[in-house]
Amino acid sequence: MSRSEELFGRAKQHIPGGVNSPVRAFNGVGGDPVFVDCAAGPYLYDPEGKRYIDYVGSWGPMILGHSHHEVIEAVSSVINKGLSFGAPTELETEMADRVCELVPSMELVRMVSSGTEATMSAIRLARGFTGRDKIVKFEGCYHGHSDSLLVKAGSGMLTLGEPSSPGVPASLAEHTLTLTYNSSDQVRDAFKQYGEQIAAIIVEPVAGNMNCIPPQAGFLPTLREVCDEYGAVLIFDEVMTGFRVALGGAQAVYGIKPDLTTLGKVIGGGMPVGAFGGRLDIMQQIAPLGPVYQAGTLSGNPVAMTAGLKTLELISESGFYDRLSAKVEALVSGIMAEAKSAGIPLAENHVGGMFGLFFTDQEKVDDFQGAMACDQNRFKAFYHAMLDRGIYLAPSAFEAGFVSEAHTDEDLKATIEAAAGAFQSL
Ligand SMILES: Cc1ncc(COP(=O)(O)O)c(CN[C@@H](CN)CCC(=O)O)c1O
Repeated sequence: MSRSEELFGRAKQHIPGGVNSPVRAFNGVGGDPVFVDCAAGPYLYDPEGKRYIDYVGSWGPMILGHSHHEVIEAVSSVINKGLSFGAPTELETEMADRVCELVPSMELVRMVSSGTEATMSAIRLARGFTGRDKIVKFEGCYHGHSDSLLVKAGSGMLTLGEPSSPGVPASLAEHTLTLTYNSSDQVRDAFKQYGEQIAAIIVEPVAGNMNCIPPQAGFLPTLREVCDEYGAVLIFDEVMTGFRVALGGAQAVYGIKPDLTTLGKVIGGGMPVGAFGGRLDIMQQIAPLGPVYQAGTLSGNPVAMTAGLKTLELISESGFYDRLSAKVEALVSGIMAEAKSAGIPLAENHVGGMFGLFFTDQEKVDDFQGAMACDQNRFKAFYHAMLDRGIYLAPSAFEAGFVSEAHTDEDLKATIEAAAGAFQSL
């Protein structure tokens, strides 16, 4: 029995499923999860010291690579000043100033401690600002686990939502409309039917929770148009894409200005940080300025702000995203070439520092249905063949992959070679 297997057995005694977040349990790929002892640069090390090249990066935050020395030094320099005060600090002002500078659509920003808190707060704010109850989301997009967002499409087209988890009241779920990502027609139809009742659209401007699926031309502009026409709030959930696909996020890549933006992951540099912000008139409704309540004991935590601020400083250096995108392009094109020579049907999508591989003979995958039609068994076999070769991918066919600044050309080459071997084993 490996040390990870032993640790997993122990973990299951007092932690549900042995993990503190479900995807980590490896149910999507089978087998036991790799426990991590430590990480540095692009590498994870398991308790027995086996090294893996990491393409999960803690699900996005570790864009600089693990244990970046300048981030560690910055955190070390403040940690002796105290861990948490529950009182305002200058660090929070510095973070707010920096975020509003990097994401100009955010005129005011509130710190929270997770992406879930960010999206939950943004939805409440949009409802409070408009006085409306309905929201629109898209199948395959994930916005954290708050009740209004754990809702799947109703049985018929444009019917109101049904809970996607026990514990979510049907009376709440029915206010959520779940549409097809990249279907501008469906969005227009929904607004024709419910427009005056819709408080907000929330969307991943590049979907990263049904693998990696970019917006098709016209989709994001349609969301902007209908929100303007019907007075709904357009929320870009950039928890994953923020500072991942570009310094200004997906809104900078696609040139669409949302009314609210949610952030997480990279903004904390590995520490628990989320944020929501946007238009002044909307954000002024947030307590204590306005009547929409929102709060958090550890919001703006000084140690987390320090890790986030140093991360934002380093990713702002010139050429950072050119280098990151070039690494992704080299990785994906190399893997695609090996799949082709092995006769394995494979498709890919990539935007900035994130990518997705699809075991399918479809030319391109651009919606949830396409992602669901992929060969999950082949993905699982590929996953374990890569893991055996020391490559750590996201343990689910429906997650995006992430490259960091720390991944070297040698790491990418080794990954491509591992993929060549894995394809032969399929
Ligand atoms: C677009 C988007 N919005 C919100 C969230 C929720 O963020 P958290 O509450 O997990 O910090 C996420 C969280 N992403 C998942 C991975 N796809 C986190 C991994 C996990 O659940 O353990 C997200 O991708």
